[in-house]
Amino acid sequence: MTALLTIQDYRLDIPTFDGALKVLDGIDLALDQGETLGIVGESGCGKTVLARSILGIGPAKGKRVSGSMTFDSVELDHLDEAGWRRIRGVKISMIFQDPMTYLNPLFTIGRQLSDVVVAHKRAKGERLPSRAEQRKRCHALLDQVQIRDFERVVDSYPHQLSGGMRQRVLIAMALAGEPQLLIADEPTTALDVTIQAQILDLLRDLVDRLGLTVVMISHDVGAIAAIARRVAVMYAGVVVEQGMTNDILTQPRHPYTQGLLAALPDIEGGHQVLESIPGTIPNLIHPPSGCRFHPRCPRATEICTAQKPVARNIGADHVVACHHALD
Ligand SMILES: Nc1ncnc2c1ncn2[C@@H]1O[C@H](COP(=O)(O)OP(=O)(O)OP(=O)(O)O)[C@@H](O)[C@H]1O
Repeated sequence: MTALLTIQDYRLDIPTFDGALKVLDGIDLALDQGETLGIVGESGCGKTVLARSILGIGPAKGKRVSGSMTFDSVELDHLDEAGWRRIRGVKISMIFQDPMTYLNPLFTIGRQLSDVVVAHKRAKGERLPSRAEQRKRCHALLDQVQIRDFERVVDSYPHQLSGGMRQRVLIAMALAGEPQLLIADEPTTALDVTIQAQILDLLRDLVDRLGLTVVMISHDVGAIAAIARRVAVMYAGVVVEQGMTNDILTQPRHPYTQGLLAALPDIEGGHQVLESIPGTIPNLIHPPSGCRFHPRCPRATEICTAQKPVARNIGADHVVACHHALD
C-alpha cells in the first residue's frame, strides 16, 4: 500500500541575519490512510514548522535544502498556487491552538461556516448550494462536532462562544471539505483541562467514525496517546524515535524520549505536560555536531559528537536514531 503522506529526508533552513537556522534536519515520516500519527517534542523543536510545511504554509523565507513531501501521489514541493488550492483546506486541512485567531470576530459562526461550505463547492466546480442547503450542511457539520444547540451557535459571534465551542467550530470548518488528512497543531493546549478532555474525545470519535487520517502535534504526551496510534518524537529538527505509541511509551529507546517520559509526574488519568529534561534546545544556527542531542545526553560518547546517528529499525515499526539505542 502506498502511504498517503510520505516525507523523505526533508531539510529546511530559515535564513536569518546571523546565519541559516537549520530547523528541519532530514525528516523521514510516512502515514497511511486512516492512520493517526502524533508528533511530540519540546517547544522549539520544529513541530509547527514541519506541520505547516506539509500544507505549504511554512516560514515565508524557509528554504528546502533537500528531500521531498508526497501527498496522495502528488509531489508537494512542485505545486503551483492553483495546485495548492486543490489541496490546502480541501484534501488537507488544519486546526490550530488558538481558534480565535482563525475566526473573524465580525461575522456570525453561521455566516463563516456557510462561506466555507460554499467555497468548497466552488473549488470543486459543483453547483452552489441554496441558503437552505447551506444551513442544512452547517447543521450536519456542527452535529458532527457534537454541537447540539445549533440555533444559538449559528447566530453567535466568536466571542460569544467558549474556547471549547470555538475549537469545535474550527474542527467543523476543517471537516467541511471532507479532507483526507487533518493536521491538528496543539488543538487543546489553550483550553482548560476538562475541555481539553472533551476535545480529545471528539477527535477520537471523528477518527473512529469517519476514519480520519490525523497528524496531531503536541508537547503533551497524554494528548498524543489519547489520539495517535503511532508517534514520532522530535528533537531540534530531527525525528529521534518513532513507532507504535504503546511501544514508545512503554519501551522508549532514545535517551531523549526516556528523559521526556521520566519527567512526566504521573500519566495515569491526566494529560500531563512534558517537563523538559535538563538543558535547552540547542541553537539551530550552529547545531551540535554529530547527534544534536549529545550535549544533553547522559549516554553520549565520542561517536555521538562525531557522527549523526542513522535512524535504524530496532523492532517491528520502531525506529530510533541513536548510537546507543540498544546499549
Ligand atoms: N518564521 C520564522 N522565522 C524564524 N525562525 C522561525 C520561524 N518559524 C519558526 N522559527 C524557529 O524554528 C524553530 C522551530 O519552531 P517551531 O514553532 O516549529 O517549534 P515547535 O516545536 O512547534 O514549538 P512550539 O511547541 O513552541 O510551537 C524555533 O527555533 C523557532 O524559533
